[in-house]
Amino acid sequence: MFTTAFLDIPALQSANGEVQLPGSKSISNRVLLLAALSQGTTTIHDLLDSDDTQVMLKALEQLGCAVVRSTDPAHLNSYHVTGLGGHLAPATAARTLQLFLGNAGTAMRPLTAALALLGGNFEMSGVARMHERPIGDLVDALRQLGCRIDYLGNEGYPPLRIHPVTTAQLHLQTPIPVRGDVSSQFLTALLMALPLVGRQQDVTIEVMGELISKPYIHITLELLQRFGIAVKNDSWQRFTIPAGSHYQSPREIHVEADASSASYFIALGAIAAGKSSKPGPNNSTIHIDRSVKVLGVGAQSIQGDIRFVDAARAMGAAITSGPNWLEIRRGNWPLQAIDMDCNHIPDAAMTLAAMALYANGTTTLRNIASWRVKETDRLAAMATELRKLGATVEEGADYISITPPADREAWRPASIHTYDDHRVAMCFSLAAFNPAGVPVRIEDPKCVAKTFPGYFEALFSAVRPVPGSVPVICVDGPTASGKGTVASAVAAALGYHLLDSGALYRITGLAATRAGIPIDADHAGQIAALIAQLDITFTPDQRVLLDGEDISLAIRSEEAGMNASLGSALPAVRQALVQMQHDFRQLPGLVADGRDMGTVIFPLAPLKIYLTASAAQRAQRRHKQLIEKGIPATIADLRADLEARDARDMNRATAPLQAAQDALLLDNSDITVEEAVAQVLAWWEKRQPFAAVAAHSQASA
Ligand SMILES: Nc1ncnc2c1ncn2[C@@H]1O[C@H](COP(=O)(O)OP(=O)(O)O)[C@@H](O)[C@H]1O
Ligand SMILES: Nc1ccn([C@H]2C[C@H](O)[C@@H](COP(=O)(O)OP(=O)(O)O)O2)c(=O)n1
Repeated sequence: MFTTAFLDIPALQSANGEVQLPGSKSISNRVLLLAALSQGTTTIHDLLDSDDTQVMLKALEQLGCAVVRSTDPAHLNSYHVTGLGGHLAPATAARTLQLFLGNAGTAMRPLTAALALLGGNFEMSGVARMHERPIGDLVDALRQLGCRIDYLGNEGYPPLRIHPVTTAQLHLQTPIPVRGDVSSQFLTALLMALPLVGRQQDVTIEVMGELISKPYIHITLELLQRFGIAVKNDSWQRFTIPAGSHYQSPREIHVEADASSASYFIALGAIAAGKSSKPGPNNSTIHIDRSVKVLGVGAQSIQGDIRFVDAARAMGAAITSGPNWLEIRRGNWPLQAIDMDCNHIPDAAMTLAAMALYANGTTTLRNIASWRVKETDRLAAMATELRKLGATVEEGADYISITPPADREAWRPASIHTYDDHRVAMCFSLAAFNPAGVPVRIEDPKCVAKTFPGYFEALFSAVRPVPGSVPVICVDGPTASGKGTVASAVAAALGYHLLDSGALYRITGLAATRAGIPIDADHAGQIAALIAQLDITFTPDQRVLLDGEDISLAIRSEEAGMNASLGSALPAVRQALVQMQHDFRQLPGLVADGRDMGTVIFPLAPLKIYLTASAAQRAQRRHKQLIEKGIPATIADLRADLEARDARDMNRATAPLQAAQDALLLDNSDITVEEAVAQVLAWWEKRQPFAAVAAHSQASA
C-alpha cells in the first residue's frame, strides 16, 4: 500500500493482464455481523482485509465473539467467527461498551440496529465525517419499535448511546416504517437485526418513499437466506421476517470479490486494452490482443454493482464473462457518451464519470443524490476534480454532466484531492491515460485502504507506461557521501522503487571471491558470466538475498567495498549489470543511487543529484555506521581507504565517477540528513507540472 503524502502516476499507455480482486466490502461486513449473531462457528473465506472490516471485527470481539484469523499463508483472509447465538454474555451486558466505527457506514448502521435489539449498553462513535452522516431515519424506526437510543452529539447523527430493552417492551405487531429514499443501509440494518426478536410472530417492515439502491437489499436478502432467514419481499415495499426465524450458521461461506472494485478494471480494459500491431521480422506484422481479466467476481454475482458491466458496455467496453471472472477489451473508441439513470449502481457510477473523460461527447449520470451523503459529498468532489483535469462539468442536486477536455492541449496535469474517499482516488487514477501524456497526482493514496489496500499495486501490475514516462531520480557521488541514506528516504517519500547499484557491484565482488575468481581484467569475462547466473533479491525491508541467503551484512564490509570497486573498473562487468539496473525502472518511479546513474545508466533522467561531503566527514560517518553494525574500523584507515576508492572510481576509463553535466550539486558536509532529503524533494517538486496548476487554479479562483 502507498502511505505517501501523494502518488504521482506517470502517463499510461495500455493495459493487459489479470487482477485478483479483494473481497466485497458489503458482503464482508454483512457476513461478519450475521456470523456474530448466529450460534456456533462460521468460517469466512476471502474476507476483505480493509479499514472497514477491521473496524467491524474489532467491534465483534468487543461484543464477545471469538474471532480467529487463519494462519495458513494461503488463506490469510479466512476467519473463524464464533457467534453470540443471539445473546450477549451477562458480563458484557452489564457494562457500557464503547464502539469506535471509524468511517464505516456498513458497520455503524447494521450494528446500531442489532445492538438496539440485543439488550446492552453501548456508545457508538466514529471519525468526524461519520458524525456528519445521517442516521436519524434508522433511529426513528428503531424508536418507534420501542428501542431506546440517544444522540450524544447532533440530533440525527452519530455518536449514539444505546440502552437495553426487553422483547416484551417492543411493538412488533404493527409494520415498522423505515424511510428508503436516503440510504438503503437503514433497511438492511433492520432486516439483519429483526430476526433477533421475531421468534413468536411475523415481523414486517414497511418502506416509506421510493426504495433506493435495491441491489444492496438484494445482497442482504441473499445473505440472510444463507444464514437461515427467508424474508418475504412484497414488491420492495414490505418485507416480512416469518415467525420462528433464527440465524443458522452456514458453517462455511465464501465472500465474492468486490464488484465495485471491479469497475476500475472494467473501465481500464475499456480505455486501454486495445488491439495494436507492430512490424515483426521479415516484413511480418505482430498483432497484439490485449485484455484485462478480473478474477473473483463474474456474471453470477449477487452484487448490484455487477450491473456496471452493462453501463460499461453502453459506453463501448467489450466484455465476456464466466461465473466468477470477467474479461474486458476496448470496443468502441473513443468511448460512447451516455445519459443514464445510475440509481441502481451508485458506487460504481463514479467510475463512469472517469470513463466520461474519454467519451465522444457529454455524459450525464442521473439520480445520484446519494453521492452527497457518502464518504464525502461525491458530487461536489467529482465535479471539482474533473474540472482540474480540463473537463467541463455541470453539477446538479442529483446529477452530473461531464464533457471531456476538447483536445490534447486542454488536458491539464492535476493534483487530485481525494477527500478521504477511496473511490475518488481509484477513479482518478484512470485519468493517467490522457492523450496529452501528462501525469496525475493522487493525494493521500492510502485512502484506498477502505476497500482495496493494494489498488495501485494491482493497477501498476496490469498497465504499461508511455515509453520514457516513468521518472528516475539519480543520486551519484563518492563513497559515504550519504547517497544510500538520501536515496532511500526520497524513494520512501514518493513511493518509488529504489536501486542501490553499489550493492550489485558488492554482490558481484562477493560472488567472485566465493567462486575463487580473481577480480582483475584477465577474469572479467568469467565474472560477467557468473553475474548472469546470480539469483539476487532485494526485499521490501531492504535486505539483500543471494540465492536465498541473506548477505546484507557480508556485502557492507570495507573489504567488500574495495572488491566492488575493483570489479566495477572492468567494462565487461559493468555491461553485465546494465539490464539488471534498467529493470528497476518500474511504475510509479525509481530513485537510483551509485556512481554512473546520471551519466551512463539513466542519462535522460529528469533529476540528477551529485552528492558530496568532505573526506573527513565521510570517514567519520562511515566509522559511526560500521561501529553501529558491530564491524570494527578506525577513522584513519577508513579515510585512507575511501580516498583510494574515490581515486579509482574517478579515474577509471569506463563510467568514471563524475557529476553529470545537468546534475545539481549537493554538498551535505554541514547539513542534516533531513535537510539533504528535503532539498532533493524540493528540487523534484519544482520539476513537476502540478505546482503550476495549483498556482493557476488559485489565480483564477
Ligand atoms: N547530511 C547527511 N546526508 C546524508 N547522510 C548523512 C548526512 N549526515 C550523516 N549522514 C550519514 O552518513 C552515513 C553514510 O551514508 P550512506 O548513505 O551509507 O552513504 P553512501 O551510500 O553514499 O555510501 C549514514 O550513516 C548517514 O546517516
Ligand atoms: N553505479 C555504481 C555503483 C557502485 N560502483 C562501485 C564503486 C564503489 O566503490 C563500489 C561500491 O559502491 P557503493 O555505492 O556500495 O559504495 P559506498 O556505499 O558508496 O561506499 O561499487 C560503481 O562503479 N558504479
